Amino acid sequence: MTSIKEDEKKEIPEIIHDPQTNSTYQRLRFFGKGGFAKCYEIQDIATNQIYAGKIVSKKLMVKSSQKEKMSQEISIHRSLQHKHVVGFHSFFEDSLNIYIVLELCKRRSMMELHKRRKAITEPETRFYMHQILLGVQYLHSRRIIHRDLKLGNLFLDDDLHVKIGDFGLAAKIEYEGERKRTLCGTPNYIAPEILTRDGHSFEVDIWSLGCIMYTLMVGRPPFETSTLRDTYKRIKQCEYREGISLALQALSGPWQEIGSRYAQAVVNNNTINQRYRIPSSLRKPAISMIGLQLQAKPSQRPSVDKLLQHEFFSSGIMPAALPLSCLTTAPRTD
Ligand SMILES: COc1cc(C(=O)NC2CCN(C)CC2)ccc1Nc1cc2c(cn1)c(C)nn2-c1cc(Cl)cc(-c2ccccc2C(N)=O)c1
Repeated sequence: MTSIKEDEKKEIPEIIHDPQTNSTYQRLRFFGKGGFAKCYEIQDIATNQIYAGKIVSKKLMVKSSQKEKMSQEISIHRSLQHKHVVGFHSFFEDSLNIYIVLELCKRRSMMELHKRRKAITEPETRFYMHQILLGVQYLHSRRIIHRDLKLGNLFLDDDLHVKIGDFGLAAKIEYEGERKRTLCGTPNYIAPEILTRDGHSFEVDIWSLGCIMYTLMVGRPPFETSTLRDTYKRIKQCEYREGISLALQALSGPWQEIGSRYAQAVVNNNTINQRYRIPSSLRKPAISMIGLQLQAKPSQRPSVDKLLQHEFFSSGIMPAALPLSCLTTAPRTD
């Protein structure tokens, strides 16, 4: 059970009052923490409505840069409203903390789904990736880059609809062609251009989407190693963990036809790269879409609009809904 020290609990009151809306919340279950924030289940005692409350201790917000980051997160998130973005209810502060009241997603995040299921089926990947892409399409249309898209920030409601959350590393592109040079934080699925400090923009989210799709379909992240240093080295060399990279590189560029036969060979007989296990269930459209997203050169990665038109979405079943049993076991495909 993740518990926090008794004295810390005193700094986060059991009963929290928002003077602006005159709402009073009861603090319930502790969900988890990250950075300076802790997340609790909170309930509005007048309406009984349940929310996810992100609570940041002011004691920890000593540097102006930390306060700046917090207000940037709030300013960006409160400006958003979309079915695949976590709802922003309100925010307020008292002498001890800053409180952000957010939509509760009862089925937690896709990280828990991944931990329980490992590789999910292609139809399920289509179902989730389509929603995530619609959410990112909305963000990019409002010139917002999320910069930390990962399974733990993709929350699930009772219908297994995806809601993009945690705008703690998000940024607004202020003018056409702007390349961000700084990022205070460590994205999980970090793109190579952030590591090499070449300036970055919307393409970093496309890279993260490729890491997400790869992890969902293969059952583990594409660049995972035993140390962060080695993972970063692989990302910079854009060398995948699976032999799939050879297939992907063959698939893009002029050797499309030969590449696709080669890719199929790599996927089907696994003999070319004994060192790597490539699930033969991964078919060409999925390999192609992952490869397009995980290209080292940002300018070669397709936009979200392009990805939504990829043949991956028309090359097999797109479930209209998924049963909650998919959180624990693969759906029947007959
Ligand atoms: C019923 O709904 C939920 C149950 C549980 C649950 O049962 N967890 C159990 C895990 C095992 N332990 C022993 C007991 C608790 C987790 C998340 C839920 N739902 C939920 C969580 C949400 C949101 C919406 N809905 C939103 C929006 N943000 N968070 C959230 C969650 C977490 Cl763990 C951390 C952070 C978080 C904290 C600090 C910095 C950043 C972040 C951040 N990722 O935004 C945020």
